[in-house]
Formats: sequence, C-alpha cells, structure tokens
Amino acid sequence: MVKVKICGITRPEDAEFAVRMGADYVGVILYPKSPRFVLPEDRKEILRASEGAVKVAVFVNPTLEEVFSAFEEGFDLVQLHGEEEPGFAYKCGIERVIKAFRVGKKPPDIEEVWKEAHGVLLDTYSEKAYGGTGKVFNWELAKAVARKGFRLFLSGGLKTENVKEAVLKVRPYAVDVSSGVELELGVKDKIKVESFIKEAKSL
Ligand SMILES: O=C(O)c1ccccc1N[C@@H]1O[C@H](COP(=O)(O)O)[C@@H](O)[C@H]1O
Repeated sequence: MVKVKICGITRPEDAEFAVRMGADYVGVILYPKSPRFVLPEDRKEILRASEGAVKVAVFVNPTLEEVFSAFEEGFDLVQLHGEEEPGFAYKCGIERVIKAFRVGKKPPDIEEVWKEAHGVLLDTYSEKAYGGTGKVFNWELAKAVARKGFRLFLSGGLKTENVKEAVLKVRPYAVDVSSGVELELGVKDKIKVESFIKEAKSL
C-alpha cells in the first residue's frame, strides 16, 4: 500500500489528526522564507503530536549544523528541497535524506547515488517558490523515475480528487501533500486530510 506524507504542518493538532488518520510521514517546514515555517519553540509540541509517524524536517539549502540540530530536536529525516549535492547528503547521513527535485518541462536527471537515500521526491518547478505551490507536473516523467527503481515520493498539486489516479499511473512509494489538504495557509482541513489518506490507501 502506498505511504502518505502530510507536509507543511504548523500546528500540533494537525499532526495528531494526520497520524490518527494513518499518515506515515509528517513534514514540518524549517525553511525560514516559507509561509509555513515553524519556529524552533513551536516544533517540540508538533514533534510530540507526530509520534507514530516518521518526522521529516523540510529544508532548502541548509547548513550541516541546521541538519544536525533538526536530528537533535527529534526529526527522523531531512527533506532537502534545494540544490543540495550528494556530497552534502553523505555528510548528513544519506539514508536519513529525502532529496527533492523540482520538475519543469524536462525530465529530472537523477544520479544513481540517490538510490542510497531514504527517497527521492518529485515536486513541480516554480520560479516563485521552492515548494507548496499546489501545482501538478507531468506524471509521465515521474513514472519513468519510479520505473528506474528510485524510492519515489510523488508530490506537487496532489489532492483527494487526483491522488488515486496519481498512484495508479505512477506507482510511487509514497504520495506527499501540503496545500491540497489545507483550509488556509498552514492550517490543515480535517475533512481533506482524512479523505486524501483514505483515497490514497484505498488501492
Ligand atoms: O510548503 C512550503 O512552503 C515549502 C517550502 C519550501 C520547500 C518545500 C515546501 N513544501 C513542499 O512542497 C511539496 C508540494 O506541496 P503541494 O502539495 O503542491 O502544496 C511538499 O513536498 C512540501 O513539502
């Protein structure tokens, strides 16, 4: 069964609900320029409420110190959503990394080395933001990546209405959603979270 990652969590109650509904991964944004950035003092409660799921700290081009500090805080994995190279991932502990690639018109050229990572995540390229755009990209490109044997987290514009089709077409290891299950920026909608997880896991 496909795994589900609910990302962009900013409130403990949203984390707790997502885990209760069956989320396998919970993502918190540690990129200060994101509107979903969570301050260090607010992360403890979210981490506590996420018990039972894999806790992912989402970064864009972080320093190594920031990555290790996230592990010390209690995050299990880091999602590297910027231009990070394999060498940096090795220093983090590549098996604790989900490496994100943003897909535009061309298929992403993903080095074999990323098979050593916990996973590779494909998201939609945007000039305006690194992630959380709510935009879908061409799933044919994602299908090719999954076929090459990468442990794929499919992301970018997923929602209850399209997640089943995405799983059937791409056959990813996991689906990842942020804005598609929001009520407003950073606030999750219980109905959408529940229906998204149910749809994804119905196959
Ligand atoms: O959500 C953000 O603000 C964000 C900022 C910087 C890097 C990643 C971010 N979010 C990631 O974007 C994808 C897709 O989001 P959506 O479902 O299309 O809204 C997801 O992996 C988030 O972790």
